Amino acid sequence: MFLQLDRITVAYSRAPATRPAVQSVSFSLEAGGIGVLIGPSGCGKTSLLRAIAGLEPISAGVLRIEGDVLSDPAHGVHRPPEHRGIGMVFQDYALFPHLSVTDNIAFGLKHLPRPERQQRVDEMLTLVGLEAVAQRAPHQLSGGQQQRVALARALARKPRLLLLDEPFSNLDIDLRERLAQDVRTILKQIGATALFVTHDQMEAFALGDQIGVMHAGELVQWDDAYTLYHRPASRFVAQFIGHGAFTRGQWVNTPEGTRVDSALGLLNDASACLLPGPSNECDVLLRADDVVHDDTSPIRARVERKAFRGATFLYTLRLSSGETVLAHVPSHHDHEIGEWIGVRAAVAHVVTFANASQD
Ligand SMILES: Nc1ncnc2c1ncn2[C@@H]1O[C@H](COP(=O)(O)OP(=O)(O)OP(=O)(O)O)[C@@H](O)[C@H]1O
Repeated sequence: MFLQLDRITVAYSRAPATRPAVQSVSFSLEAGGIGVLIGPSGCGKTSLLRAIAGLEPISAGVLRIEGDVLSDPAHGVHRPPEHRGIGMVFQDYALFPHLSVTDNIAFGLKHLPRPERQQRVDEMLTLVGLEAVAQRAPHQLSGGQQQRVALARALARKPRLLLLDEPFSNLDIDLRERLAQDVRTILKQIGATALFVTHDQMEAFALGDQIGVMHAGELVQWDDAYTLYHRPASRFVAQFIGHGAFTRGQWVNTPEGTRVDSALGLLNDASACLLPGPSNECDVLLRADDVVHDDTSPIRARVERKAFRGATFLYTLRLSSGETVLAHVPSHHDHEIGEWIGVRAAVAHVVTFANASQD
């Protein structure tokens, strides 16, 4: 593996009562891979990124790039940031305001002979599509263009690894997802290995080959987007990724195999689920796309709330069991609040957790 974190801990305070900002985090990223760390505010994402860059010391664990040990406090190893071959892009772009786009990109290339420097800058301008604004100053650019300059400046030095801390958070929400996809294309084009920090799920899905969910300093799951969404490792991940609702369920054995009985009927394809605890009780994750409006269904639900989302409404529905689920319904099905409508489950992968009362 190209980047390897082995039980990395970052502790700002030596006081034993204080929880470390990052606790024993391990994951790896292959060369050319794009990783994304996501999690709620204060979960330790930035601390971990800064520790990889060498800007924060680690208190335990080993950090390697291409087998090269960069941090290993047990053996007194802490390579300074400037000798790690790591580039960083920050949320505020940190461009030099008095320098043109070209000179910003060329800034870290002073060691190169002039023709080579110019060639590298031209390559970077083409890569990020900014040839037309090469002579402008940063304040004459849009936020998205400024972020591309910051990316070009970091990539111009050909870092072994690129770290990006919330690089799109100053941009409009519409622009963010598009720029995230563009940046992914650029990084893939040159085979760069990169690790992003974000708190935006759509951005993480648009960017990452691998996504790590952090919670209270720990990495609770490191997987591709599909697995995170469909096979969340914990209740926390299930709620953080995709806003799931839970309903009570019960494992039952039927002649066709194991099923989960829920307020929406018997759910199939439970084979890959976590095994139930001592009782057969469980909580079933139901996402808005797992619940389908169907007038012919005998299962009824009352419309509690609805939010217009363009092509669909997001309905909040109360089942006769009293439980609440969400459903995306095509927006031509415009039902009134309080109306009872037919629903059925269309769950591709059943996900269950131990019953909340057993936790
Ligand atoms: N320099 C510091 N000194 C002491 N404590 C710090 C320092 N930087 C961060 N912390 C603490 O470490 C914990 C993790 O912070 P960190 O900034 O890494 O989280 P984050 O997930 O990046 O949050 P956000 O999304 O809000 O930026 C928090 O409890 C924070 O208060």
